[in-house]
Amino acid sequence: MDRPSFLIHAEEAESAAKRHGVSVVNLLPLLVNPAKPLARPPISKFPVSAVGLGSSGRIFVGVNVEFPGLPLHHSIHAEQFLVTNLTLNSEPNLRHFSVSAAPCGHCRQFLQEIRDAPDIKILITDPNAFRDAKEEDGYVRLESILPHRFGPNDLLERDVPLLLEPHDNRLTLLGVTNGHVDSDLKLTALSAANRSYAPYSRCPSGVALVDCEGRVYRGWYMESAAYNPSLGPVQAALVDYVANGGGGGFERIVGAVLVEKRDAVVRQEHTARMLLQVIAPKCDFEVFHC
Ligand SMILES: O=c1ccn([C@H]2C[C@H](O)[C@@H](CO)O2)c(=O)[nH]1
Ligand SMILES: [Zn+2]
Repeated sequence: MDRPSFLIHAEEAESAAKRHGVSVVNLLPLLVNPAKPLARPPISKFPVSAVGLGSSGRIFVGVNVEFPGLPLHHSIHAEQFLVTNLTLNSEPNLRHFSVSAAPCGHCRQFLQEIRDAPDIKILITDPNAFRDAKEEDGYVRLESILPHRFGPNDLLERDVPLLLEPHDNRLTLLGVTNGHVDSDLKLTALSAANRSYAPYSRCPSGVALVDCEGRVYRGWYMESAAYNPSLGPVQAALVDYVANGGGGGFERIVGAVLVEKRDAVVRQEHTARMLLQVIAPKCDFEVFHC
């Protein structure tokens, strides 16, 4: 099996499954090892890959990303990368994924933000994982590895859109636009902020990045009911960069814009500036409020 791309279209997924004589669900574990080289784990040297099937029939890849020079909690786990990849591509749901190692507690918690999370089915390719809990097809339900969940239902009304569900935060920029060259980047960051999932703090935010070739990437803040597993907007935009940036290093990022609410109780500005300063020292960073 060749190294997959971060997004495989439905027809391509169907034909690859046919070629291997398996269903698309059973193709996912076959892609896990070939996807591992896409990981960026310079600290642990422990690549993790997660391959998920969206309800549209598309396949998405997630890998772990580590940042030398920063505290470990800024790392992106493969499962979080996968969920970010789904949301960046407007994929409405995730029902199956396969992953190279057992998902940590933090990832099991983060996955709770997806509608009907307890029914998500997971296949761990590591032969030592969950030998007892496996169902016939090799998959286990998320509920079986995270019983008695704490999740969105504990804090939100039932009609609030969850992480992968469409919503618009209806934010507009404060102050006048000055027609500056970076206004495209600013508008990209604003539209990212409008897709941010921040139902707990109500402090959405979005980031747009530009690389030295002028290519633009974007991502938005995603919260967890348990707060700490939340993923910041810079990390989310870095997922877009890793997935679509052609494999270059983070030092190729030369510009970044953050859009967030003024006087927000949860602010990204200081963390975002610090993170970018370490991974992309030449990056010009601007903040705009909405
Ligand atoms: O659920 C998990 C557990 C660990 N890792 C990554 C994080 C870090 O980069 C490396 C070692 O913990 O493995 C994941 O991607 N997912
Ligand atoms: Zn994890």
